[in-house]
Amino acid sequence: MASTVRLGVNIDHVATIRNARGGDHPDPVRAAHAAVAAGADGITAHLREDRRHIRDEDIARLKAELPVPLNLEMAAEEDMVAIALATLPHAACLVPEKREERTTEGGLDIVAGFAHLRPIVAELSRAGIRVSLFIEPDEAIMETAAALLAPVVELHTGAYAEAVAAGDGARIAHELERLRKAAARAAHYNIEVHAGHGLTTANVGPVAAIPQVVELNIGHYIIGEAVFLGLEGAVRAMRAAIEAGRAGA
Ligand SMILES: CC(=O)[C@@H](O)[C@H](O)COP(=O)(O)O
Ligand SMILES: NCC(=O)COP(=O)(O)O
Repeated sequence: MASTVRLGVNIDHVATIRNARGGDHPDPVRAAHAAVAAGADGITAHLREDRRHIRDEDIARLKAELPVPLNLEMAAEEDMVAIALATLPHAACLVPEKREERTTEGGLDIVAGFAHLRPIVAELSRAGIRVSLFIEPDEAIMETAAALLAPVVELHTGAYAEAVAAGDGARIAHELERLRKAAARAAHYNIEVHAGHGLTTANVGPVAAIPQVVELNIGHYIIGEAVFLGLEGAVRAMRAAIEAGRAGA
């Protein structure tokens, strides 16, 4: 039987809806509890520097209340590192951030950013936080990830998701091959492999089938589907799609 893949549910966009009106409804922490009740293995939240969705108090409450691991996505900047060290989430995923972007457009440039990232990875790791690098699925940079002593990489699946949305078979095949090769190279360096961004029940199968991938972090689609299925139904539907993909269905 194929091993299972953990599902981390990203609840950022519950906060996006809350923030559209101010106030405290819908509460992303309540959403996190509902996701866990439906089978989420972990909760992911991205504390953006502009606080456009998740806010500091959400992170504090998630850490205090969650019965599952919290994966804090954050820019590799001093003030974010201070928050991570004060919060001590299970994991911290270092992501690139551009203030003007609509969403995280690409992976962290760990080659150009090596000297900046090295002490941050070390400091978070010393505090017992499992550090993950959100990077492009590029096998050539896994040696750098290993040199940074990062225990985990999360492969950015955005280009793959866009290829699927465009219905471009050649691009889909190319992006899947990049993901497969990057995952295999990461495993060669004993780096745990996660993946995420832009995943849906329709496109998650081939990513879940990559044997080295042990965790998927999925948010926007699940929160959107919750409008139609309820959050618990949306999480269950995603779990079923992941399991079918892993089983080779
Ligand atoms: C890093 C990443 O992929 C997630 O943070 C996700 O994209 C949700 O946050 P945004 O939609 O704000 O990028
Ligand atoms: N790291 C990816 C993530 O947390 C969720 O991305 P998305 O599903 O909201 O695109």
